[in-house]
Amino acid sequence: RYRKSSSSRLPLPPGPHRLPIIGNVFDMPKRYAGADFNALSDKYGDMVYMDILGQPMLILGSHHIALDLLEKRSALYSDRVRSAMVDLAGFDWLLATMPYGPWWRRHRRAFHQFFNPTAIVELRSIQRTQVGHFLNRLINTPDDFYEHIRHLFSATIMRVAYGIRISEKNDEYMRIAEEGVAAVSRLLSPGKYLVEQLPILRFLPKWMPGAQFRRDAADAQVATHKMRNIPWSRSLEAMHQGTAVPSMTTAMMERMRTLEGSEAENEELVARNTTAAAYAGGADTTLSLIQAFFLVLASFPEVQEKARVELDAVVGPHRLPDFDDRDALPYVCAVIKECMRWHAIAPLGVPHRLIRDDEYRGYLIPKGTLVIVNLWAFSRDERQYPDPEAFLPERFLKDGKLNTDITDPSEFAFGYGRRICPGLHFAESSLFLTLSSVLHTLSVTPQLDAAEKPQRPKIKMTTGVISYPEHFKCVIRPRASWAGALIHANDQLAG
Ligand code: HEM
Repeated sequence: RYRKSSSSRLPLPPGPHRLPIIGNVFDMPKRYAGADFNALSDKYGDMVYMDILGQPMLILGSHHIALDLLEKRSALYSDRVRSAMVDLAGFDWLLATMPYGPWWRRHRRAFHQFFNPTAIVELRSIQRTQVGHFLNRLINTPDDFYEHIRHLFSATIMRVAYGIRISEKNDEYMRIAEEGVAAVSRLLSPGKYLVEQLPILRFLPKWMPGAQFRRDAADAQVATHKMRNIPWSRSLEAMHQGTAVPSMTTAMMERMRTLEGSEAENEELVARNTTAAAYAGGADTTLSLIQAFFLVLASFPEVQEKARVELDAVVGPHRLPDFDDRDALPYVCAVIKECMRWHAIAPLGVPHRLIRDDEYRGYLIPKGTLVIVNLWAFSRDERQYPDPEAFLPERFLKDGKLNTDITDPSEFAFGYGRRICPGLHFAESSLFLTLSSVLHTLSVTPQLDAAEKPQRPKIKMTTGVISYPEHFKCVIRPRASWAGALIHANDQLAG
């Protein structure tokens, strides 16, 4: 139970008994699910220490401790795990898995220039146009709402990052980006590949039985190579032809005009990685929340009724909600906060890695420890959120205003410290515009069965790094004739 640290002999944090060599392999939850990791916290406390084949791991069950370690000591806790699959697939370009250091910092800085709170104001007109198209698609072909949700983020980010306008159906750029994102998520599925635990396996040749991971890594490398390079090259071509519309690519290429040699090459690499990171980081996260929002609407009808009263008074029937309406729409904002809490998009965050031995509350946390933050558990903390499985926007309201005494789920849903999600301001503004516009104009109800009885959708979430609602159906239509007319008129105006 003890390990010698440089300055003292301190115990390791509590956790299940470790067996020789394999450590806690048998104690590790089988599924990457918040509830399963939380069972360990219930047994051992808010810090659970485990050792998986020599890899130290700490599971944090409290937002407070996550702040103490990942935020207040962020200089120590901002590295990422070294992954055999990430190396094999050549994912050194992926911001989310990049080791902590100057190269990573350079990417964060580049990213921040476009997605900081001031810079994102420039992106509002793109967001408005895309939300307008989204509403129109929803009322034209409501049964395809899954596809429309996917299309919304793809279209927005392709336009922001590359100035590319994607087509309504079967768009090539969208397909390439989707395949890239899917390859990344497949490859980073926790526990999927034995090679992560036994790195020696990486030396197996590709053709040997059991070397499926090598073939998967090679396929992922091809898919992500296309994702990073095809839209980027298309955007550069448009610049050469003088037909490019302003985007992250054009702005970054302009800025590096005066650079030469390796400096220019490195800067171009940073720019190419940053545009791809925006797609890879934002696509499935935003999509997961919007899917959950439709599930909420089909499951809890009173939410739409209450939101409409507020929207009718503040926005009215002649326009869609806009960014500046936010402060006047506390109930709508509370619905969005409750959505972020009720559905943990990244239930276990993205693990941080500790770069040297640390001491906390009388325990030693050894260098190299992977710190897993149980965001799902934070969102179910009954002291903050009584009756946590219920969907209650009112928990964020007091006297008709937002109640700042309740922890805003955005304080943990986007992670912590220097690794905090750099897309959070953009994500929040996109979600506000999308969700408020849907609430203002559409009615989302459960499907009816043969006897015309409403069939409430099943509420079940998938497990994994990103969690989604399991497939469900709902009925989507304009909430009144003025709403349908408004959607059509707005979409035609946007072109
Ligand atoms: C509701 C939507 C979103 C949620 C819940 C979310 C959540 C997260 C979380 C939990 C992390 C890990 C933070 C940590 O390590 O502590 C992360 C990282 C990241 N996110 Fe997001 N995210 C969202 C949207 C976006 C968007 C829209 C973008 C891009 C525009 C984006 C880009 C990234 C990137 C690049 C990283 C890696 C940062 C790094 O490792 O340094 N995310 N996000």
